[in-house]
Order: sequence, then structure tokens, then C-alpha cells
Amino acid sequence: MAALTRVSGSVGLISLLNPPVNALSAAVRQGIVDTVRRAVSDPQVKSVVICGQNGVFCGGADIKEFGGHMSGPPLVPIFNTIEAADKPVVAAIEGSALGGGLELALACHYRITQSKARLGLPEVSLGLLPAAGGTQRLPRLIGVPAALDLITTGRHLTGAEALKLGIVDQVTDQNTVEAAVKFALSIVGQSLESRRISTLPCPCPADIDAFFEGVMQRVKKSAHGAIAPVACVQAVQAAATLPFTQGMQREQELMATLFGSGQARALQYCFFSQRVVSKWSSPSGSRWDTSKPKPVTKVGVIGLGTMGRGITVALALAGLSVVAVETQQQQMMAAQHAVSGMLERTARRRGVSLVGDQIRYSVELEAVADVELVIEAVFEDMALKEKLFKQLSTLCKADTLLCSNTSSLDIDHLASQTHSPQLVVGMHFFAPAHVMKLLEVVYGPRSAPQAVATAMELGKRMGKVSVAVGNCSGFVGNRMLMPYVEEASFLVEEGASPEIVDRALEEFGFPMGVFRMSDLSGLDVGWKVRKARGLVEPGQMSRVRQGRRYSPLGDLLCEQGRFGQKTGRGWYLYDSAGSREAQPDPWLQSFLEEYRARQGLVSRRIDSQEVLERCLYALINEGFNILQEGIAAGPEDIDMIYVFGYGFPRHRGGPMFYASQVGLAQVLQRLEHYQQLHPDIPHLRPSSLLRRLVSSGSPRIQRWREIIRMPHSSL
Ligand SMILES: C[C@H](O)[C@H](C)C(=O)SCCNC(=O)CCNC(=O)[C@H](O)C(C)(C)COP(=O)([O-])OP(=O)([O-])OC[C@H]1O[C@@H](n2cnc3c(N)ncnc32)[C@H](O)[C@@H]1OP(=O)([O-])[O-]
Repeated sequence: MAALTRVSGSVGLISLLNPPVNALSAAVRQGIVDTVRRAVSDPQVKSVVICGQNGVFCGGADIKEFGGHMSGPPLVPIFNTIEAADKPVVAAIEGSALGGGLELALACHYRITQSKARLGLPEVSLGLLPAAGGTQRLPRLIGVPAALDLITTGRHLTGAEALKLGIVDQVTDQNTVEAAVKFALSIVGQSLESRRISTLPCPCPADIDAFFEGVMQRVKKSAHGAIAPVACVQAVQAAATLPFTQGMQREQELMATLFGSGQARALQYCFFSQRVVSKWSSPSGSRWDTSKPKPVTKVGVIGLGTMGRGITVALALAGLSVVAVETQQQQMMAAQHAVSGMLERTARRRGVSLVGDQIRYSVELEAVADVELVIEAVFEDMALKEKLFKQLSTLCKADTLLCSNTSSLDIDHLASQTHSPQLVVGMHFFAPAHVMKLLEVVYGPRSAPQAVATAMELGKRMGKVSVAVGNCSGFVGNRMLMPYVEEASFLVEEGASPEIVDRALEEFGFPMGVFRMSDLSGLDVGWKVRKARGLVEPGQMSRVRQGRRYSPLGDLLCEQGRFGQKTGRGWYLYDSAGSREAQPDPWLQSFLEEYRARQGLVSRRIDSQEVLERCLYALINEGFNILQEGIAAGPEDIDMIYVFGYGFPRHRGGPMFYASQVGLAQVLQRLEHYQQLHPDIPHLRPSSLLRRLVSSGSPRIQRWREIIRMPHSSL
């Protein structure tokens, strides 16, 4: 819907009406057609301003329409009509002008924006490209390199940045619509020839072919198999080499290859899933809309190792006051220095000034006595954390929330160390904590809804994708990672090399395969967890531990000090300790041959299909067990955890969405196949929830959440 009113005598004000973001639904598109026609034909209207209701210009095309039959007038002719108008049309940009919203503004003759508005063409993050003239008009307005950067990354700009790039004509901190109406009055009668962007030449770098060849190589490398970024480059190349009309045809052709693709569906699922997981609920019935978060302005961080430093920076960047405690003086000084450096680098990258004076450092635990919430990030040792929670429970205010950054320890056990177990939740950050988007908020059976709501709200303020999950060993992310990592080791025992396994996973879209990732995070990290679980028997080769198959390969490498990058040797060889360039290690090859011979294993050829099926289906199967137990409320929770915390390729939608695309019956059949071959591997035993979903016809993933909540018999 759109409405036209005449203001200031002669300005036709067109308001887009489709809360909350005035998305360009069929009704809004028809509304624009009608209001533009009336404004252009009304002799009393000398100029036009387009704005959005509720302080938001336009969030782009209506993504909710993509899954169904598209009706209503198409955008391209609407925008061409606006550009061709013989009266000046000014876009008044407030809140956000994204995707089709910015393309609408580019079709206008002038753009006035609020300084803190967000502008951009994020279609690539939905598996699409700007298909209403964005790939043809933006390069003509700001040049090919700047346009390519915005279109292939989909990043948002502030109004101030947009002015610097030449996308907008004015930035205001006052009322944007009033500023635009005043501006529209001032330009009546001026020539619009140079204001019709489609008629402008496209400024290009000298050797255009070499330029695009270089860009395409870079984009393909960072895309990890995503197809939309490549199509975005091809569309902008059309702007640089073809007249506008032909360029537009090319844009539409390329969009047709993306729209409805599996990757586009996966990425749009991710868009909506990010919003679904913020609407959390727990099996006890507590929910996002009935649990009010507690106000938090001051947070204590205990333990300033790698994680503690990252968490302190993330809190400071979110504008919170932080009391950072490290009981060792020297370590506290080192942490203070490191945190200042991280804040400076972040400030430089964001082009903002950050001083970090809201951080107070102390070696005294008592320093956090007056904070509203504490996050502990001390060494991953239960005895140490037990002692700390006892101390905090005594010295903090009675209603202070106590949160642990543990990645696997029992949250409810830590809660039982305190006077108020209902005030304890897990806040599991991912390294580096000021960069990684994911936050697992872990609730125990006694965690109060307000404690969960407060942690989720704090995560949102820190710019995190916060996902609420139940308490169990490894929570959701690390629990599912276990079978994935184990399967990879079993495959190496049976004949694969770490390179073969990693290549299959990287071709699938992971930025790093399991063995390269293990070398990066350090083999000793997993070794310590296995020791804590009583699985490690030094020097032992037995492949059965605690009644199930076990691969001692990782332990044997650790016993030789092969911890990965940090020691220059792990599953791969590195030039030196700390180097990141992984090379196949001839020593490991002969070590594996000798190991297989001693274990009586006959090496066999393993192809990437088997690698993907065994590693991913084992992980997915554990995901179904987690849904079955109610540890995660829905598949979206698991998928957002894996996309934002474990590098699962976003254009695959996450492990559970990937399973729904492959087909649950296929996943079940393959798991049954591998379980028959490997009966001693329990995590290949298909989850009963998977069986139930298959037997009920493999419903769409958007229905799983409600199905899981329904009592079994109803299926
Ligand atoms: C032709 C053209 O070339 C192509 C093809 C396109 O144009 S493709 C489309 C390109 N546009 C985008 O990629 C922008 C997507 N939106 C956003 O980035 C953000 O929404 C926002 C604008 C920065 C606001 O953030 P927010 O934090 O204030 O609120 P929210 O919680 O995110 O959103 C509030 C509510 O609005 C819903 N919503 C937001 N944008 C939407 C959109 N474009 N279509 C449909 N629904 C949308 C969202 O799901 C949520 O719903 P619910 O959960 O309440 O039911």
C-alpha cells in the first residue's frame, strides 16, 4: 500500500505503508504505480518525495513472497517510470533502504538520508542479486569497484558513508522527510537530464577484462561454492560493457538462474531462522514474549585469557561498563594491553573512535560486587569453576546473574554451588569472542526465565546471534561436533587421508576441513576433553573404549607433541610453529600405514560422497536426538548455531536444512546402510525422531518445530 498527499502546496508526498519495514509486497508495488501516476499527472504537484511509514524507508522486496507465486506489477518498469518522470522525485531515506529499497531510491533523481540510516544491496546474502536495476544503476553512479564491493558483500552503509561514496546527495540529523520536502521545493524546474542514472556512462577501471578476471578469481575463492556472488560480478560486468537496456536484460537472466535455487532457499531460510531463534522458548514453558529481561549496564568478566579478553571487547563495543578481573597482576596487565589493541583495531576498521574507558581492571574479585551480571571465562576446570561460583554467590548482589562461558561443563552443577541457582545460565561464546557472531545461552532446569531473557537480550546488544539451548554435555554445537570429528578419524583409519576428508568438506563449502580445523584449534584441546571423559589410555591402541568404537589416532599424535599449528606438526606439516600453511606430512602417511597394519585394518579407497555422508549425517543424526530431547526447540536453532559458530556453509542453510534438502528418507537410508557396516558406532544408529518424520512423509522443515512439540501419538 502507498498513499499520496500534497504537502507544502506543491510537493506530492508518497508514503510506503507496509510495517514493519515497508517491504515491496505486491500491494505496495501497486500502490507505488497508482500514486506515482497520480502525482505525475497532477498539475498542482511540482515535485515528489517518496518516504516510508514509521521512520523506515524500505527493506526491499518482500522476501516472504519468494516462496510462493509472485503476483502484482514487477519492479523494473515501476522504477523506470519514476526515473523518466518529468518532475523531480526525491527519496527521503530513514531507518533503512536495502535491496529493492535502495534500487527504488536509485531510480529517484535525488536522495536525502538520515545520517544513521542503513543503505545497501544485501541480496547476495539471500542467494540473489539486485534485480531491479541495482547492478546497472549503482556502478553508473559510484563506479565499478565501489559498486562491486557493495553488491558482492551485501554490506550495509551508514548515511554518512553513502554520502562519501556519492550514493546520496544530502545527509541530515533533522527530520528527513521535512528536509526532503524543503529540498524538493528548491529544485522545481531544474533539468533532470543528469539525474537519470540509467543514462549516465559507467566509469570503469582501465583494463576492464583483466580487472573483472581478477575480481572473479577473488570472489570465487571467498565464495566457497556460493553461486550468487559470481552472478553479481557478471551482472556488474554487464553494466561496464553494455548499454543500460541490454545490461538490464543480463541482470534479469542472471537473477533467473538464482531465484528458486537451492542456495537461495537455504539463505532465505537462514534470514528467517535468525529471527525465529530470537523468539526462544524452553520445555518448561518459559518464552521470549513472557520473560522480561533485567536491565544491565555493568558487567563483570572474570578471567582475562583469550576468551575473557574477547568478551570484554565485545561488551565495551556494545557500550556496556565492564569490570575486568584477572587475579594474577602480570596477566591482568598483559590483558589490559591486549584489550586496548583489539579495541583500537576494531575502531580503525569501523572508522569510529573508541576509548575503552568504560573498562575497569582489577585483580580483586570483590571488584564485581556491584555489577548486574557476571561472565566467568576462567580455565575450563570444574573444581576451579565450583570454587569461583561459591565466591561470587557470596560477594555479588542477591539478584546478580552469574553466567559461565564454559563450552561443555554442567551448568546445573555450577548453579548448585550458589545460593540462587535460578540466577545461573551459560553464555557460551566462540573464539574470537568479539568477532564470532554466535552465542549459545544455556539454561538449566532451575534457570529463571528472566535469567535466560537477560542473557539473550545482552547477546543481541553485543550484535550476537543468540540461541537458547538446554543443558547437556557439550550443549548443542560441541555435542553434534563429536560424532562429526569421530567419523573423520574412523575414515582415516579405514584408508582415507586427512587431505581427502578435508577436501570433500571444503568442496562442500566449509572454509576449513575437520583436520585443518583441529590443527588450528589445537589437538590438545580435544585430548583434554577426552581425558576428562576417561577415554584416553596413554600408549594404548585399543579401538574399543567404554563399549564403543574409538579411534586413538588423535591421542597417539598428541603423545608425540603433535598439537597442530602451535607445534608446527599435527595432522599436517607446517613450516614452523604458528604457521598456517598446511602441507601433507609424509611422516603421517607412513605412521598411518603402520597403524593400520598393527590394527589389522585393510586400507580401502574412500570417495568424497562417503566422507560427506558419514561426517554430516552423523552430525545431523545427533541434531535429531537433540531435538527429540528438547535441548534445542527447533531445527532453526541448530542451523543458526552451525552457520554462525562452526563455519557450516550458509548457502547450505545449516545441517538440518541440508538434511531436508537431501531428503530425510535418503539420510535415514544412508545412516541405516553405514550402521549395518559399522554396528559398533552408536552415533550412526538413526534417531527415532528422524524415523518418525520420515514415516510421517518428511514434512517441510518449517513444520518440524510444531511437530516436535506435539505428543508422539498425534503423528
Ligand atoms: C528486487 C531486489 O533486488 C531484491 C530481490 C530484494 O530486494 S531482496 C530483499 C533485500 N532486503 C534485505 O535483505 C533486507 C532484509 N531485512 C533486514 O535486513 C532487516 O530486517 C532490517 C530491514 C535491517 C530491519 O532489521 P530489524 O532488526 O529492525 O528488524 P527485523 O527483525 O530484521 O525485521 C522485522 C520483521 O520484518 C521482517 N522483514 C524484514 N525485511 C523483510 C523483507 N525484505 N521482506 C519480508 N519481511 C521482512 C522480518 O522477518 C521481521 O519479521 P518478524 O520476525 O517480526 O515476523
